[in-house]
Amino acid sequence: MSTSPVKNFTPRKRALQGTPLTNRQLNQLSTPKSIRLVPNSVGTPECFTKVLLETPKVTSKRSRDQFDEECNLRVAVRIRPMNASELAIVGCEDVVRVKDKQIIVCPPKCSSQNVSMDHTFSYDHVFWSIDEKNPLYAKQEDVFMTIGVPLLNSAFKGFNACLFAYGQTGSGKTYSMMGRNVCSVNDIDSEEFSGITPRFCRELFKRVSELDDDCTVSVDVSYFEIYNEKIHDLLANTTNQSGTSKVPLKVREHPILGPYIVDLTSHTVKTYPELREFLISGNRNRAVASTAMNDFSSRSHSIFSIELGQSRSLNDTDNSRRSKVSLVDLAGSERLGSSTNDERMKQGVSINKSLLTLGKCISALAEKRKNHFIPYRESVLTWLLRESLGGNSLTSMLATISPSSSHLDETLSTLRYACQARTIVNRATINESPHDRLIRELRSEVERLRALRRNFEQRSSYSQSSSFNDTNNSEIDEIKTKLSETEQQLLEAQEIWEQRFMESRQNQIRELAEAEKYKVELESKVRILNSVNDDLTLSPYKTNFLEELEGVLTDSESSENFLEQVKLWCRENDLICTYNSGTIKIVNPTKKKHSLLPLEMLHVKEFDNISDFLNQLQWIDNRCSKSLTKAEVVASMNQIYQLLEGLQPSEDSNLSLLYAKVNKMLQKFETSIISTLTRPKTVTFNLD
Ligand SMILES: Nc1ncnc2c1ncn2[C@@H]1O[C@H](COP(=O)(O)OP(=O)(O)OP(=O)(O)O)[C@@H](O)[C@H]1O
Repeated sequence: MSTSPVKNFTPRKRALQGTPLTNRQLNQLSTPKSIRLVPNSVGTPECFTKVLLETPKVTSKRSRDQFDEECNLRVAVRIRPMNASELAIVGCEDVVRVKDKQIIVCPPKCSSQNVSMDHTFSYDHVFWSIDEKNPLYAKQEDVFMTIGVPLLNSAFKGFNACLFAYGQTGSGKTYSMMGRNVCSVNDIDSEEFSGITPRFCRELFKRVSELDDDCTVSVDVSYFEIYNEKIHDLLANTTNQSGTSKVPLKVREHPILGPYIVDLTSHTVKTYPELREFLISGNRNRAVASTAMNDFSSRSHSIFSIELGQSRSLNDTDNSRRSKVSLVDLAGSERLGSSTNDERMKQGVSINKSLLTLGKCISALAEKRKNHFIPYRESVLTWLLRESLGGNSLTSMLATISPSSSHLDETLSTLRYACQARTIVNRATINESPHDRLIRELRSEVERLRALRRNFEQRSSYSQSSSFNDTNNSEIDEIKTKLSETEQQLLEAQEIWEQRFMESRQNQIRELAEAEKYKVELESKVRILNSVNDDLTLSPYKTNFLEELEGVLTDSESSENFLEQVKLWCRENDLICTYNSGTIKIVNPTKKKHSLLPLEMLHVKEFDNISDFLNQLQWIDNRCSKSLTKAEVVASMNQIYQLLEGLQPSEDSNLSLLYAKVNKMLQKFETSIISTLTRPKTVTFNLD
């Protein structure tokens, strides 16, 4: 927003004797040094006591080299329109003024507060979104262009980036980050309502489509929430009874990569519509409970992460980059006093705990004392946001406020928080492989030495022998030697790089061939499975689920006769019989027992008939058993198959990573087939 909407505000009568604010007055009012209390005041509310923190000094951005940036957290504030319930409060008024990048909070006319001073705060950007008919109104698009696009630019350069929305409950965080009605495809893509996150993702894919053909890009997304200090994967396919994924995940610390969430699903997406599906399904899963101020309040902190990988062809090592973008919608702060039940009270405490720790971290970072302890680990939120706060990330904060006098305390507290955050300095580094960096550095050293040599040679040709003495000659010799050494190092580094590139290419080709084989195998197995009518029994302890499945499906011909008799006997006795790898297994589901019969050890003739023989069987207790229908197995297998379907051979240089992920997903999928089935039907997994 280039100009200020200040002229549209109601003039303040009490503080300025009925005259509208002029520029001079506004300037004079900024950063007050003292607070004038109304006589006979009974204590000053906390939110008014630390106004001196307003507009702290911000160090300017420094670039140590082209690949390293030191910069402050960029902070923007957005003011939403008054809502119906605020307008319905008698005496409620708009107390927020905007002047360029400044926000002035004025005490209300009929104030019960004990302060009569304006409070001025400066930020990197201020978005005035109170009256959409006013030309100065900041639209969703304006907010995205101002704070979303720079983060996208950083991500494409290879920097980690983070944007988090902070503010009182109902102040417009979700509206700004995701948009209105976050579960509707129409709204999420609408020009008017779409928030920063969907716009960011649309623009990301637009830019990807405009990249050169030799640039390979990968986009992986994950989405999780922190609810009552527990992490839930919003995109996991494991569901509880209410249909939402509620399995809490753990955070671990990687020695190099820092904190990470164990088993958080990550999804590779190739198009925006694919990504949008994940976004919407994650939004649906987000815990929502209404607060006193907001009927659709998000009670959790949500973090949507995008990992962008870019790499180019063989000879271009300067452009292999990986960046992580975190778009964070924090839960709103809610005063505990207004909570109406225990569960909500508990939520409030843990939300406030995370926000409190976030505040502590911001304060500690703002102090910038060397070796000063930053309590990142006191909450899950700050632990996970560690890199975004004072670490390797270009970070922005969007503070959202209500203009209403009824939320004056919360608004001042948010603004103060945001001001403090502005002083945090992050040091962001382009994420590239050490080898890429070495080659880049050697190249620039070679360039430098060549320029130096050229310079010397030019000087020597002008000045001839008289002034260009022996010292100069020895200097140029030294440069030449250094140059040839560096050129040699560069050559070697490039050779190693090329060799690795070829190796990884070959690995990819091999993996592709394996994936193809796997795909064909799966195809045939699904076909077999579809044509088999018998019951199946599988052991979850077998490492290769598919091999075992095949074993079960292809009963040995030689033992057919005997096997048929056993099966018949089992059917008559309500037992389940399966044959696998030379062993017949008979399960008694009612008594939860089973018996194993190695085929080669059978001496049926010693008994009069097979029933006598079978009645002598040793029965062992099943520790536990879970079953599923054949249809369920087929559906599951089809899902695995579909996963692999997307893996057609391509020139994608990130393919090995992709395969690793798909394999992991397959393993998890196999495990989940075994562990999450509850309805006992015809296929039994015996957990003995
Ligand atoms: N800039 C805006 N313009 C129009 N309406 C807005 C704006 N910001 C917020 N709103 C409306 O205000 C209400 C509350 O907004 P939102 O849900 O985004 O708040 P929140 O800060 O995310 O709350 P919580 O922390 O409780 O989840 C919604 O009905 C939303 O549509």
